[in-house]
Amino acid sequence: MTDGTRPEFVLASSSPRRVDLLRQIGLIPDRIDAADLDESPRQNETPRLCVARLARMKAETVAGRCDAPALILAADTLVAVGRRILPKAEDRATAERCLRLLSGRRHTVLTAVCVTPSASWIQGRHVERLVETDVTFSRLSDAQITALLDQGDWQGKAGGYALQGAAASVIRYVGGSPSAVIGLPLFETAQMLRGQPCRFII
Ligand SMILES: Cc1cn([C@H]2C[C@H](O)[C@@H](COP(=O)(O)OP(=O)(O)OP(=O)(O)O)O2)c(=O)[nH]c1=O
Repeated sequence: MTDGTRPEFVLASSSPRRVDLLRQIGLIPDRIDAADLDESPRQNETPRLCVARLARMKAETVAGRCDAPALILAADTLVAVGRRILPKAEDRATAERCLRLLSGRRHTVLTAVCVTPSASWIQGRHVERLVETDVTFSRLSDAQITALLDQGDWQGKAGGYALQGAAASVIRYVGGSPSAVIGLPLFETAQMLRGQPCRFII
């Protein structure tokens, strides 16, 4: 326990956005331990099943290596057009393919959150939530696509864009949770933490 009463709060993520988002609601993890898994979708896996599985696997992987009483928080964000899951853009060509597909279209951003206790904190509750947000891009010209790619903030982002970055100038509509698009739905995450038997958040 960190202060004699509360278990450690561990963020199972390598994403600096998730740290910033938690800080926004006054939560600073006691420890960060990224799960670092293969995040490829399974054959015929739907976006909902995939994103929920990945968030759960990240949380459970980190919980499995926690000896102390702890609560582990993990999330996964996917961009989907219908049943098609777009990749996380690690190179410019992938980001460009994503942007051409998203141009002028509505798509869904799915973020799954999983909170799970370590084995030595038996009172803790395992909770999962899935948050879906609709996002619509305006129709992108070749020059706009080049400008977005030159900006570089697509790197490591699901679907090859960052709502919190350059893409904000071409996103006409966000229906749902903007924080979920950036990696962690803050309202739902706070609710999940309030449901624990000890206080992590007001
Ligand atoms: C669509 C979109 C995604 N993203 C980010 C959120 C996630 O960090 C990332 C999707 O990849 P994730 O696999 O969800 O997260 P990650 O690899 O960054 O970190 P970890 O798995 O260690 O927790 O895309 C944005 O920051 N802005 C956006 O507009």
